[in-house]
Amino acid sequence: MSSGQAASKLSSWQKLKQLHQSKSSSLVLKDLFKADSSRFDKHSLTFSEASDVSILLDYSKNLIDDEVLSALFELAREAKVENFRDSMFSGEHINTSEGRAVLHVALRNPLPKDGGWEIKEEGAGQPVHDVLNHMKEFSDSVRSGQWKGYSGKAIDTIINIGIGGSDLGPVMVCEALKSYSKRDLKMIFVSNIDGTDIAEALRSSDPETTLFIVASKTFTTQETMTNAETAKEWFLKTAGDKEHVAKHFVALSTNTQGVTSFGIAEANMFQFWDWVGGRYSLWSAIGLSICLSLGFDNFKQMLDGAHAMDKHFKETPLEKNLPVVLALVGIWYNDFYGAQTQALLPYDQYMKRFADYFQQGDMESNGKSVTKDGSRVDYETGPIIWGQSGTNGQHAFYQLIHQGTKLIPCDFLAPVESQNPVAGGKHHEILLSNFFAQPEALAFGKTETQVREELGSQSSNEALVKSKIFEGNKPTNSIMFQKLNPATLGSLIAMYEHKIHVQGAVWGINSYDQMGVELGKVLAKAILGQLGSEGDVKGHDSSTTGLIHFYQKNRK
Ligand SMILES: O=P(O)(O)OC[C@H]1O[C@H](O)[C@H](O)[C@@H](O)[C@@H]1O
Repeated sequence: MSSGQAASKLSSWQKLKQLHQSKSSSLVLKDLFKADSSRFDKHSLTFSEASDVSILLDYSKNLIDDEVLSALFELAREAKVENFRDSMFSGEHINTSEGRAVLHVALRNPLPKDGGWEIKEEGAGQPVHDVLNHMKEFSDSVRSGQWKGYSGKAIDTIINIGIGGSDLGPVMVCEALKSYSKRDLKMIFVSNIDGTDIAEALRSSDPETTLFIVASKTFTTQETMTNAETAKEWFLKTAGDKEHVAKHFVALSTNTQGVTSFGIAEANMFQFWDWVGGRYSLWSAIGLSICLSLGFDNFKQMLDGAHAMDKHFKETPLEKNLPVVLALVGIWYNDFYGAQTQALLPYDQYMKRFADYFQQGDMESNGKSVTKDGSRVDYETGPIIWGQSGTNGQHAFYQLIHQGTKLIPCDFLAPVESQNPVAGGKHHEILLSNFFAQPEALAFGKTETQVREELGSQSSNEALVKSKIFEGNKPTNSIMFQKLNPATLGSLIAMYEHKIHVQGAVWGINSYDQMGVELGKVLAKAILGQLGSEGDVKGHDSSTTGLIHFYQKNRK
C-alpha cells in the first residue's frame, strides 16, 4: 500500500523539478516534432483488449522528451504506484480514513470460474452477480411491459432521484449511449433540492405509469430523501393506497433499514456495499436507470469494457499503460508547470456530460491537501476539471486556451465512426477536421512571420500583428476510439478512474474519502432550524446573519 508519503520527498520529484528548470524552455513541440519523425509512433498507445473496443491515445503533443518521461515513470515507481494499484485490486482497505476497501473494479469483475480475480471482501464475488441478475430480471420486466403499475398499465417514465454519484454517472451514461436506449421509455433525473427540479419532473409525468428509483448509497442524503418524500406524496395523492408504492418505487442503497423505513420493501431494493465509492458507483445497483434505458445486455457490455481496462491497468507495464501515462503527463503540468486545470473536450455530442461527470470523479477524489499520514502537502494536488463538447467549446472558451495567459492541458476525444452520419457523413467530417485541427493549432501556433505574410499591407499595424500571433506549444492528448458503444464508454470511464487513482497515489493522498463536503451540510442543517424568525439566528458572523435576515424580511 502507498505510505501516504509526501511526493516532494521523493528523489524523482526533485529530479523532475530540476528537469523543468533546466529544460522547459527547450521543450518546444515544433522542434521536438522536427527532430524526430517517429514521435507519433513513439508516443502513442493503443488499447483493443475488449471486444468492440479500439482506442488510440496520442500523447505526442506533450511537453516531454525521453528524459522527462523516464523521470515520470521513475516517480510512479518510487511512489509505489504498482503496489498501491495491487492493494486496491486485492481488496486492501486503502481508503484509510474510512477503513474501507475500494472495489469498484469488483463490480465489473467476472466470477473466478469465469476468469475473474479472487477478491477477499464481503460482497465482492457472487453477491455482485446476484444483484446484477436482479437488475437484469427487473429491467427486462419493466422494458417488456410485463411489470405493471397499480392500475395495470405498463411503465413509460422512469424518474431517478439521487445526487452526486447517485445521479451524475447514470445521467452521463444514459446521455452518452442514448442511441442504444429504448426511446419510448422516458428517463428523468432529479437531483437538486430546489423544488423546481422535482416539480418539473412530476409536471410531465403520470403516476399510473411512472417508476421512481430512489438512488442513495447512504439513504440519508437530505436532497434525495426530501425529493423522494415529495414524489411519494404526489404519487399517493392519486394512487391512494400505500400498498401501491411497491409497484412504483424501488431503492438502490447500502442501507436496508433506511430503505424499509421509507416504505420500500426489501424485495424492491437493489443492494451495494460500502466499498463502492459514490463517484465510482455507476457500475453497481446505482446503474439500474442505465439498465432500464439501455437494456441489461448493453449495461453488461459497458462493464466488460471497463473490466478490460482494469485488466490492462493491472497487468500492463507502466510505460504502455494508458491510465498511468495520462496520470503522469497530468502531474508534469499540474506540479511542475503550475497548470491549475485540465479540460476534457469530447468531439461527440453524446458525451456532453462527460466533463461534468469527471468533475466529481476527479475533484472529489483528489481535491485534498493532506497526505494519508496527515501532513500538509507542499505541492499541488487535483486539477480543476472542466470542459464541454466540441465544437461548441471552440465558439465559447477556446480563445483563452489558444491565446490567454494560462496553461490549460486538454484531452481531445473523438469517435472514428459517427452514430448519426447525416448528410452523407458531412457533419462528421467537419467535426473531425476540427478535432484534428485544434490540437495542431494549439501545439504549433502561428508565428509573427506567418501573420505578417498573411496581413500583407496591413502588417505595419503592429498591434494587429501581435494580436494574431498564436504562441503555440500548448499540450494536448488526443484520444480516438472506433465508436461510442457501451464497451468503449466503459473502457474510457475506467481509464480516467485509474488515472485519478495513480495521481492520488503519487500525491500520497486518500482519493476515496470526501470529508470536504461535510462542513457545509452541517452548517445548513443548523441554519435550517433558525430560519423561522430573526431572533433565532444566532452564532453566525455578521455577513451570514445579514444574509439570513435579508431573506427573512423579504420572504412572502
Ligand atoms: O448516494 P448518497 O449517499 O445519497 O450520496 C450522494 C453524494 O453525497 C455526497 O455529496 C458525497 O460527497 C458524494 O460522493 C455522494 O455521491
